[in-house]
Amino acid sequence: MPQQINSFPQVATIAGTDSGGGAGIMADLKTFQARHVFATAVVVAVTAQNTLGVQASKLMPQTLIDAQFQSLAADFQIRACKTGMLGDSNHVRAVAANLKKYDFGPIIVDPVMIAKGGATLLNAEAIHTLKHELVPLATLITPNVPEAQTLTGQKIEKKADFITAAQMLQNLGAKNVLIKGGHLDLPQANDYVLLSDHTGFWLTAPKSATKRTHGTGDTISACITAELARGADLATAISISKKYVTATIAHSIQVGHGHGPLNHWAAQKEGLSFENI
Ligand SMILES: Nc1ncnc2c1ncn2[C@@H]1O[C@H](COP(=O)(O)OP(=O)(O)OP(=O)(O)O)[C@@H](O)[C@H]1O
Ligand SMILES: Cc1ncc(CO)c(N)n1
Repeated sequence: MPQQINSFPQVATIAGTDSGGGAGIMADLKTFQARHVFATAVVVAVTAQNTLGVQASKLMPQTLIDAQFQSLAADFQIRACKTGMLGDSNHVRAVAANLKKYDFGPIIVDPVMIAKGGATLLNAEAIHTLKHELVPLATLITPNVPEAQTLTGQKIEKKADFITAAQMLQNLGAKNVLIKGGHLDLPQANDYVLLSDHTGFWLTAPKSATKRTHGTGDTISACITAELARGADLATAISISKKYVTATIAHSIQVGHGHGPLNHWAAQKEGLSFENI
């Protein structure tokens, strides 16, 4: 197939849907759209969900997951991809096998385990599979504090703990690491990045006093995926994405009765729009 047919940046999210539109595949697609990349999706799970919680969920048959990967590989040139909710061990394994089979560019693994409302999105035995079969494929892994603690066994309270946990995640095979600190009760939203060359840096933003933070993790990892597909280097992609997610939280929209969704249009307010496209 001639290269120019597939020249526009194309990305894929491999994750679960959120009927409430705030997290999972829905947050990813809104982020991809806002960052001007062409969005595709492999639906691993469907959730009945809103800002109050997850009411029901079902994992897709594995044959359908394989078929979705095959459909994408047959027609698109995916330049970067991300994973989100994967549900159980068999589904983690199926996704890892497909990511080995097809070249979808850099792989961002968001090791989604628990929704903000407390629902389990990855069962306990799947954590072992994720650690040993998916993490080694990750160009970048983006756990929040509880996920990083579960994967490493390292308690994360102070800055030095982030650095230790990030090194442990690299020892598990992830090339680069972003540990998101949104869950810590601090005046700043501090995240730590450890790159493959062993240099590290902090991302810092003021913490918004809001419970409208449904889908923050999905949004930052989707934005990184988009920026990589657009040609940014990883450190730049991560820094842009931190600014983007901070803006989506700060410029909140009044939707739902619980942990409200983000404002995925917010980049326009922060001068991060794309007039030239
Ligand atoms: N109230 C807030 N104000 C500003 N930034 C925040 C806030 N909450 C989270 N963040 C930032 O949002 C990004 C996502 O972090 P968080 O720790 O919330 O991820 P997560 O738990 O995976 O999110 P989710 O499970 O809702 O998708 C990080 O950059 C974090 O610092
Ligand atoms: C489907 C789905 N994926 C990820 C999350 C975490 O934000 C969620 N709440 N729901």
